Amino acid sequence: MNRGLLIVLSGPSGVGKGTVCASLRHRMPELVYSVSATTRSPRQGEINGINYFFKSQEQFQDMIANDALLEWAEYVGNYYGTPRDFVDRTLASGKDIILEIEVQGALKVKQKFPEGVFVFLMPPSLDELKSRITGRGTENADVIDHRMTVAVEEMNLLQHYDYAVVNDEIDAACQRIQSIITAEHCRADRLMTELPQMPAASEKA
Ligand SMILES: Nc1ncnc2c1ncn2[C@@H]1O[C@H](COP(=O)(O)OP(=O)(O)OP(=O)(O)O)[C@@H](O)[C@H]1O
Ligand SMILES: Nc1nc2c(ncn2[C@@H]2O[C@H](COP(=O)(O)O)[C@@H](O)[C@H]2O)c(=O)[nH]1
Repeated sequence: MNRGLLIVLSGPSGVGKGTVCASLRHRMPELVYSVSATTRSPRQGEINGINYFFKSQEQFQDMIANDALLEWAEYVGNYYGTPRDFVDRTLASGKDIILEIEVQGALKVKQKFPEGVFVFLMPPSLDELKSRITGRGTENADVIDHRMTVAVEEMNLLQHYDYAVVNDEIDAACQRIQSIITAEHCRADRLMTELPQMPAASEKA
């Protein structure tokens, strides 16, 4: 059985990763979502185990010490990390998994899974980004300013990604990411069928 694809969706806070990911999962119900661990407090309506695994500082440090995280990062005063086992088991079962994570973490995943598909979601403009994160109404002004500063630094790391997708319209952005996933599957399938037909080194001469 082929392993599943590991898809990493990154981009600045407020660009719409969560919104696009939710819509993508409706379109592609077979796509598995990696629920992250975080020390951030839950926002109104967020459910433990669905949106995040909400952890104390001590619990999070234990996860790090036990090597239970594929990657982790400190982001604007809180810790975030991807539980390793779930990703490994999902990929081994042949299913695709999507990680919705910030840039430092994405680059760590890339070191471990260079064959992953790395997608950077871009805002149409910085003004629009600020208006989205402000309009969401979940962060205070100081945190928004901090996230905007980090956003500019994150966008400078775009060159490490395989694809950049502008989130102008939710449906259009989803369609682009779906096309990327389909194309990556075709590429992986082609590699699998071509590899056994390659002559062994001893047969070449
Ligand atoms: N294409 C879009 N056009 C207009 N508004 C959008 C679009 N995509 C998302 N939004 C809105 O922008 C806000 C931020 O979206 P969302 O929470 O999905 O961002 P995020 O990248 O997941 O943020 P964070 O990284 O902070 O979790 C939400 O209010 C959402 O409804
Ligand atoms: N490196 C990781 N980043 C993660 C993970 N889960 C979420 N995130 C990113 O953190 C910021 C802030 O999220 P918020 O929910 O507080 O707005 C955002 O960019 C998320 O994508 C993770 O496991 N690792």
